[in-house]
Amino acid sequence: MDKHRRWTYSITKLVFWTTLFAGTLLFICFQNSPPSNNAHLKVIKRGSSTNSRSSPEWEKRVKLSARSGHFSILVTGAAGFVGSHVSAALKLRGDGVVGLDNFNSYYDISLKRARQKLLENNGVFVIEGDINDNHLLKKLFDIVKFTHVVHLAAQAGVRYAMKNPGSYVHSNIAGLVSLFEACKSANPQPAIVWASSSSVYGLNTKVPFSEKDRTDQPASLYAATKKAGEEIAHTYNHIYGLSITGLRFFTVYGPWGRPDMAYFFFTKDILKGKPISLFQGSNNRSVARDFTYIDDIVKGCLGALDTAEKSTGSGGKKKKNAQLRVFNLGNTSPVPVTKLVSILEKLLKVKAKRNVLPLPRNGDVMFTHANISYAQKEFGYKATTDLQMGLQKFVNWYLDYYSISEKKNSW
Ligand SMILES: O=C(O)[C@H]1O[C@H](OP(=O)(O)OP(=O)(O)OC[C@H]2O[C@@H](n3ccc(=O)[nH]c3=O)[C@H](O)[C@@H]2O)[C@H](O)[C@@H](O)[C@H]1O
Repeated sequence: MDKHRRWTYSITKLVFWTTLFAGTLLFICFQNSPPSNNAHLKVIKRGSSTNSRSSPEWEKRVKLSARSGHFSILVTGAAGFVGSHVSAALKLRGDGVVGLDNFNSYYDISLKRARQKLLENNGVFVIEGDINDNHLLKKLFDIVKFTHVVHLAAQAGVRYAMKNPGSYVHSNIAGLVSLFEACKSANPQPAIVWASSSSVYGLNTKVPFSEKDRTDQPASLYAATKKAGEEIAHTYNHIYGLSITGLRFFTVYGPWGRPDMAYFFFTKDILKGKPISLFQGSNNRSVARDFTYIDDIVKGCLGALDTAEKSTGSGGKKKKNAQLRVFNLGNTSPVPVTKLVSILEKLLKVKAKRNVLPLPRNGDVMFTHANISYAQKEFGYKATTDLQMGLQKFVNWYLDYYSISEKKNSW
């Protein structure tokens, strides 16, 4: 080989090996990142030294946030409505709490950031991350021996499921499995309390809804994924000895709530003088919900957590049978949506522009009504806030939050 050909050969070899090396690196990176099938939902990533998961400061923050004399709890969906309230209540009573939230764009991210800020002011570190990121979950369980996981991260909303079905599969099924996988491998295994939904009762007509009733006729994909979650919970309990408690929440409302829910956007539209759509069934039948105030839901979550038994497995193997429970958490007093609007009109001192429409076939059910006797028996659960009082508290918060630029740091 002459000098020139030898040189060309060496360059070609160098390019080949560099390309192969870079390709391998890229492949590894993609393998380690969470799946991106969350179509339409943006997950905003922010980088900061305390948020960089490899930094010693990050680990220190996680450990500090989890430190407690009692329980150490991982709360998923901590920047969400129920998650932020539950995290605050646990921290307030002295538990160690680490939050996890992917801050997706399903609704106003600034509201999630505001909840995060409040939690962080109260000593709860909320990590930005996805429940599908199994490397992150493993890392968290390596750093902290969590006694409990309160799993509230989910794709919520009944009607949105027709627009973005993939996001329900991503969060409520794949995400749940990813979380259970991390919990079953953790040492010790934590006890898990997670959010199912009243929507699993679907098209049932017998009221009030009892945990013993059938749940095999969901009316929305959202409901179907929550029902699937309950079956998946059974499997992980059966095979790995995970202690799992599912909570069927009934239309939760209150301060710091979800802007996609009717009571929230009705308030916004009534104040703006915009018409609101009121759904009604055939023969002018009113649609009704067992609206449940957030503080009552928080009490139920804490009651379930305090009565949860330990998981029984270790090293991914079950030692003996573990606890598996499902509870309704509702108000036990359904209210027609028309009545909810009348209460809002009085509180806001503005007449709503009502536009009555037939109940669309998009996943909505006519009514919900919880039988809560099981939760009452097991941990003394009883809702104490009626819709009038709860909406008053919500409206106070709403007016304060959206009209005063200097936001108050209180729950
Ligand atoms: O318990 C649950 O498991 C679920 O509760 C909640 O679902 P829903 O009870 O359907 O609440 P929400 O959308 O506020 O509609 C309330 C009422 O207003 C009616 N409604 C709604 C919209 C509208 O424009 N007009 C109207 O009349 C509508 O027909 C309905 O009767 C959570 O969103 C869901 O994530 C899940 O947690």
